[in-house]
Amino acid sequence: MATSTVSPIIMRIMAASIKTSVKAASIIRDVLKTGDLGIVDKSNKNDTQIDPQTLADRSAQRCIIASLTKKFPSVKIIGEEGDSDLNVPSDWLVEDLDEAFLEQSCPSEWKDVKPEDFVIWVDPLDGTAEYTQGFVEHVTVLIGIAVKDAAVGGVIHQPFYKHPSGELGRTIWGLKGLGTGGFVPILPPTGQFIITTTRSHSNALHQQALNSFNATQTIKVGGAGFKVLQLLEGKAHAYVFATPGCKKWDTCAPEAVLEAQGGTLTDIDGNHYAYNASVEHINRKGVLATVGQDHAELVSKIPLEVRQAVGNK
Ligand SMILES: Nc1ncnc2c1ncn2[C@@H]1O[C@H](COP(=O)(O)O)[C@@H](OP(=O)(O)O)[C@H]1O
Ligand SMILES: [Mg+2]
Ligand SMILES: [Mg+2]
Ligand SMILES: [Mg+2]
Repeated sequence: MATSTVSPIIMRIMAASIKTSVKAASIIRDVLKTGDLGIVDKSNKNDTQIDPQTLADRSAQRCIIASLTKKFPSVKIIGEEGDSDLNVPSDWLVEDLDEAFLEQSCPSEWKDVKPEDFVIWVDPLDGTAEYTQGFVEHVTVLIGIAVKDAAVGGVIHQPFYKHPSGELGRTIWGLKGLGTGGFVPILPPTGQFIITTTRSHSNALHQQALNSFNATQTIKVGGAGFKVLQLLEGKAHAYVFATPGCKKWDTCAPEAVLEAQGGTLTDIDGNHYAYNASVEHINRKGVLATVGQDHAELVSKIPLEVRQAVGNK
């Protein structure tokens, strides 16, 4: 179709990411079906918990990076699982662009972005611990698009989301200046304050930060993508993660989608992370994400000594 060749590159990267996330999700489901997850522990000696990587993480990353590299050879792509073998089976190479996405007009601020100003942050499988433990609904595929320092676009795909028809998989996208798609946004209920947070990476300092909010309910789920979806669908008011550990590929797509929908995702001091290619991968000062709230007021609820201690070990 003519639109594919004339659309600005950011629209084509989004349209390719939407299609590629669907293929990555089918690879993730197929690996689970075999029952042989091929788990490797990526943790360092000083880590207190294992940091699992499975065949599904590795294969989904190969599919995503091989497909996007072929289409956008001069765009920098950084994936959680490091250097990948891009010599992939031909059916893992996704050539299609999402034509429905391309029919929308590109926000003027992104029309002339040069290929070298993009970084694509890929988390091929967010919520790996939950994937290995059978909490598969927490799993997402995250493809985040940064322009210079800012997270501006993203795709969050849920491989195990079950439609009423029984079909599996749902793709949610967001682009700042354009909006979001693939889900129905709902604001969280008034008169309550519900926090969504980690179920596998807590510690004493993080717990102290959680306590400072006096939440009416705290939901513990896996993955940065799934927690942000809970904000977008009105199930929580804030995502609190007051510890280092999650990385730029965890937050780039969720931040872009959430902010395209009017929410905010920052570190626990209220500062946005930078997503250019030279930044350190770790989000040292944790994550605070909110929707429909006074974000700065929520930052100020976390005691200063807790905020100063996070990431300063
Ligand atoms: N201490 C830590 N060490 C390694 N990864 C961490 C971590 N804390 C958080 N993460 C990563 O951040 C993401 C969200 O974590 P959580 O579910 O605990 O909120 C997960 O991404 P992956 O599953 O893609 O590795 C998880 O591995
Ligand atoms: Mg991981
Ligand atoms: Mg992740
Ligand atoms: Mg991951």
